[in-house]
Amino acid sequence: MVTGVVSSNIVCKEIVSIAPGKTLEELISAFQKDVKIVRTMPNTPSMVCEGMTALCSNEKASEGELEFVCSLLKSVGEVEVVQEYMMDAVVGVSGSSPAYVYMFIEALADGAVMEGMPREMAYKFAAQAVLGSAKMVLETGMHPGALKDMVCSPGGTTIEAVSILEERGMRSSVIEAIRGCVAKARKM
Ligand SMILES: NC(=O)C1=CN([C@@H]2O[C@H](COP(=O)(O)OP(=O)(O)OC[C@H]3O[C@@H](n4cnc5c(N)ncnc54)[C@H](O)[C@@H]3O)[C@@H](O)[C@H]2O)C=CC1
Ligand SMILES: O=C(O)[C@@H]1CCC=N1
Repeated sequence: MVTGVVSSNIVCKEIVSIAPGKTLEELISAFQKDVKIVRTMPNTPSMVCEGMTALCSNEKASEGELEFVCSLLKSVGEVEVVQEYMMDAVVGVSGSSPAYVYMFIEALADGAVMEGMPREMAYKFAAQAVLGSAKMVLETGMHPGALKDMVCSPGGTTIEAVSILEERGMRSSVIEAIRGCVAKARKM
């Protein structure tokens, strides 16, 4: 419906889509016009200029036009041009993932609140730990597993927590959640 309304009103330059799961081919046929399409998948951290956006385009869009869209998106975060087949995985790993990360931050804070920390303080400690950990991955280039190992002192507190998270299937829950997310995008 939206594409129909847009299609009948545009003198076409480029169309930038943020729709998950909608392929370039589907978008072209929905517009029923010879359109230049840039398919993107942004995320909400763009609101604080820490976004992660992937994009791909049809061959109608020139390199200069793709570059223009990239430059717009770069004003609110990181941008990668990817092959179209990767766009569904992008929904799982960065488009939707802020929601899972907020759940993790909420859970970290709940744990601290249970141990007596005031809630606002707990959100700050949890969010800064997540921010700092993400920065370590991006800035050191080290494997996340090696960074995890650096925190786990022998016989210490961290390995105790890691062991419980492994027992409760934290990593496999996240992997399965992403697979569900991607499967949903493909059905849209
Ligand atoms: N929220 C997110 O983090 C991301 C969202 N997207 C995509 O962006 C799109 C919007 O998502 P949200 O902002 O989260 O949803 P939303 O529900 O907050 O906003 C959708 C807006 O579209 C309007 N709308 C619905 N049907 C319409 C129609 N027929 N004609 C004109 N306007 C109409 C609604 O009134 C609403 O204002 C979705 O396709 C979503 O998959 C993509 C990447 C990230
Ligand atoms: O939930 C959704 O469908 C959208 C796509 C990526 C993030 N939010």
